[in-house]
Amino acid sequence: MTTRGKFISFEGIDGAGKSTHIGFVKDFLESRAKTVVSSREPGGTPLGEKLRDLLLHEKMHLETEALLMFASRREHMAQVIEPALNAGSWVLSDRFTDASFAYQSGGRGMDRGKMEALEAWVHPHLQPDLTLLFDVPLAVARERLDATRTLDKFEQEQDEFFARCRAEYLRRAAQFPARFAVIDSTRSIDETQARIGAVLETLL
Ligand SMILES: Nc1ncnc2c1ncn2[C@@H]1O[C@H](COP(=O)(O)OP(=O)(O)OP(=O)(O)O)[C@@H](O)[C@H]1O
Ligand SMILES: Cc1cn([C@H]2C[C@H](O)[C@@H](COP(=O)(O)O)O2)c(=O)[nH]c1=O
Repeated sequence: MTTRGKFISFEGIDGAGKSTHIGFVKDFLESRAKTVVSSREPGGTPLGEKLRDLLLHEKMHLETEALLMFASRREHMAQVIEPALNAGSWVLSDRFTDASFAYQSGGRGMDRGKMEALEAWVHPHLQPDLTLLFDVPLAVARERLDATRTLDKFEQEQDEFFARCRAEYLRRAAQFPARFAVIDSTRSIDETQARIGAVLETLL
């Protein structure tokens, strides 16, 4: 019988540095003979990538935004996450439902009870085995973003928005301490990856 794989999500405010470390985690796990599937939300499937384009560039009601995030997630679970886990692969997802809590509930102010209802409806049984939360002060994230690229709809939000997102991420981490590892992402890339490696060892 195939042993089910493990599911790791990567979270943090825009510019925190999470995408930088996904390749490191993939290499780390492959060096331990794991099969790894890397994906992202919103997106990760052909339909999800179309939704991502809308979500990152069109203004919409905050509940429409939350529902489309979960629509993308439902498709991602059906097409990518569940089949990969069942086949014994490890799944690395650049964001999952904690991002909806952080951005739509924390950042935009959507009722948290409605968000919890969506989570319970769309994935009553699935949660990441590990969530790596890359935590940085807003100024550091902003500086990293400004140095790199054209900003999308979320990245153009004000500092107060990201302060609320960050606070909601930290609240979720405190609520689910067994699942979350909060990584100080102000450290150098090498130092950060040493810390990630130590966390991954506990999951192997
Ligand atoms: N620890 C670090 N020290 C210095 N620079 C870093 C560090 N981590 C990431 N960076 C740089 O910060 C920039 C943003 O990183 P990255 O794209 O990984 O952030 P992100 O959290 O995935 O952002 P987004 O969510 O918007 O995609 C990149 O140029 C990356 O090289
Ligand atoms: C899953 C998810 C994502 N978001 C936001 C967060 C980011 O600003 C973008 C995705 O961009 P990234 O560069 O790939 O991180 O989408 C959100 O608001 N709600 C969610 O559930």
